Amino acid sequence: MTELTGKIVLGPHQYGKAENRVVRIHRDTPRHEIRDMNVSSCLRGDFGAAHLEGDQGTVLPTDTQKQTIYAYAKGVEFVETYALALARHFVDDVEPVHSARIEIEEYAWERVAVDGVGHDHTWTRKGSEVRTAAVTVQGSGRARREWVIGGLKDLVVLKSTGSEFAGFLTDPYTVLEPTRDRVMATSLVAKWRFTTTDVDWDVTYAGIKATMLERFANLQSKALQQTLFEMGRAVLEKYPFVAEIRLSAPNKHHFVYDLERFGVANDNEVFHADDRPYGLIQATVQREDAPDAGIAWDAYTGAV
Ligand SMILES: O=c1[nH]c(=O)c2[nH]c(=O)[nH]c2[nH]1
Repeated sequence: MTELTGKIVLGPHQYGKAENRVVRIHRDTPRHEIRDMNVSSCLRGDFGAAHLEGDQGTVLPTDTQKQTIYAYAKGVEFVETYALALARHFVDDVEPVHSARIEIEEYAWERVAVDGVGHDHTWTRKGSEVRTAAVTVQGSGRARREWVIGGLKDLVVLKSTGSEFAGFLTDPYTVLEPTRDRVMATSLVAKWRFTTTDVDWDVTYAGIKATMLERFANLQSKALQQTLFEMGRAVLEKYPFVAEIRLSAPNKHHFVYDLERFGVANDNEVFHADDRPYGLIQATVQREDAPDAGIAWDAYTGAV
């Protein structure tokens, strides 16, 4: 056995206040607007002494970060601009901070319809998906870098035909039968990296989501792998200011249930929806000339 005798040192570290539940109601007119968010702040910089010596001299308390998150909530318009404002504040105004990452999940609400009209100040939680934003700001002056990653998760989609899986590699353990017509379902996670901070955020979010859903629906899919690439490609084709998109999709298997045992025909009509195990397919679709991602993907909570 090799005995390691090298000096023990502090490796990468970061800290912040995770999962601040912030609800911002815009109530300047009788028709209110709501932004329901889960906000995490993460600071990176000169914090070694806190770990090595217990010296808090450079440590901005996570409680202060929480207070700042709420103080800045008055200015919320879009999650991306809120995250940019917070990250810029921590880097610009808090000396030991070299870079800051803000991660936000946003839960969508839909107006309650009363006599066919959306109510002014009552909503129900909408859909399953969560909008995500992750902003990283680093350095100052000419060395300043800013990255914005938009995204969504838990977008549950299913198509009842238009999906195949055949021609795959087989070995002595293969029992799966090829199919030209199956159910395809997933709970999509997508994250896209912007090349600019000058974006029409809400319109772009809705457009990217719609583009991915259109491809999922209309592509005659040979596999989830192909579907992911085609969804990503469609987004990059439509949005020249998106450098890359990362997609992760659990294959929510729907197995045709054997009804022959009961003398009942089953032509892709009755399925067993299996929740685990699931195939997990992941792909990045990127431009060859994409600008360097730097630390854009260095995550904090792992939720965004
Ligand atoms: O779209 C699919 N991709 C796979 O890699 C795979 N593997 C599997 O068993 N079923 C599927 N479906």
